[in-house]
Amino acid sequence: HSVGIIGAPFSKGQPRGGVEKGPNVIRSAGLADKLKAQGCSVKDYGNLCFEEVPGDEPVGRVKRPGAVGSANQRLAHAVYTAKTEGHTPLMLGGDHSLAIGSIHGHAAAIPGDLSVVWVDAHADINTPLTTPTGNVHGQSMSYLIRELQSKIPVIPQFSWIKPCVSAKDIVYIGLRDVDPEEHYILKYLGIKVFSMTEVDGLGIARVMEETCDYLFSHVKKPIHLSYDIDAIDPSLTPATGTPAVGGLTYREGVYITEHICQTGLLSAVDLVEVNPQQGTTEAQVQSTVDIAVDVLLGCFGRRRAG
Ligand SMILES: N[C@](CCCC[B-](O)(O)O)(CCN1CCC(O)CC1)C(=O)O
Ligand SMILES: [Mn+2]
Ligand SMILES: [Mn+2]
Repeated sequence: HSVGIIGAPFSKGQPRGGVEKGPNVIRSAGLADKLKAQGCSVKDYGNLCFEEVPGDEPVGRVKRPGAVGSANQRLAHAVYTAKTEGHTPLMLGGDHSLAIGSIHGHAAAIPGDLSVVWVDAHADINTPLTTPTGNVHGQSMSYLIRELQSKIPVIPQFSWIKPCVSAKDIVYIGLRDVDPEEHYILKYLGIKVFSMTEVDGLGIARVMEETCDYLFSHVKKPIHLSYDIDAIDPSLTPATGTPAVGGLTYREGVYITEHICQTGLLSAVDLVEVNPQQGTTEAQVQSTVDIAVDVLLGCFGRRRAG
């Protein structure tokens, strides 16, 4: 595995400060050294510098459209570059609005379509018209899905975004805090969802087997894994902005990435929503960061069997 680390210290997709510190706290837990120790080559592209956007008034309900639009345009280019230089892009967030740029840049760098595995307590599929908060980190997927574009009003700062994912190529794992409008959208688009109910009912091994059968039932496509740390139970990863009880265990969280790694189709990874300022103790921050690192090591070949 050749990994291209891209730090995206960005927080304007949501209101809580601190998530912009995610890239550096994950790095300081030894991510690069641990990847090298398991046989990966690593190129760290450093942290992107995101410009301040003065004014930046909401467009309708959508908050900070200027900051979110320009950060993601810059990120898209960085992910495109890392991918075309032969690395598997590993984007460290920052909030989940960054999936817009990460998926966009990834899609632009590969021929044909990609599939998306979205591991999260939340669906992040509100449109600008359904969002209850206006925070773009809860809307990211709505700007990317081809079949949803007739429902997306014009946001000038997002005009560069070309929808690049088909609803049939998406699988959600870990959902347990889905807004009513998001639930309607998921049903309307027929998107495959393994909520925590399915994780409990089927067990994670069966969930991953069915995820792969579903995604590969037609053409095998490269996988974009967008992993929100709040998919894991907040008792284990409390340092995050929108915790929701009843999440994945450490073992389930790592099983997901071990399984995806062994498909050989993992093509880009996001690890987002680690917010060191949301932990009440240093131990809480450390637990969150250490689990984030182990999840990522699973993506790139670490096996618990040694
Ligand atoms: N669906 C939420 C949360 C998005 C979380 C983004 B993340 O990247 O962390 O997945 C709203 C959540 N909901 C709002 C009303 C409250 O009573 C309950 C939480 C939204 O703001 O759209
Ligand atoms: Mn998310
Ligand atoms: Mn989430």
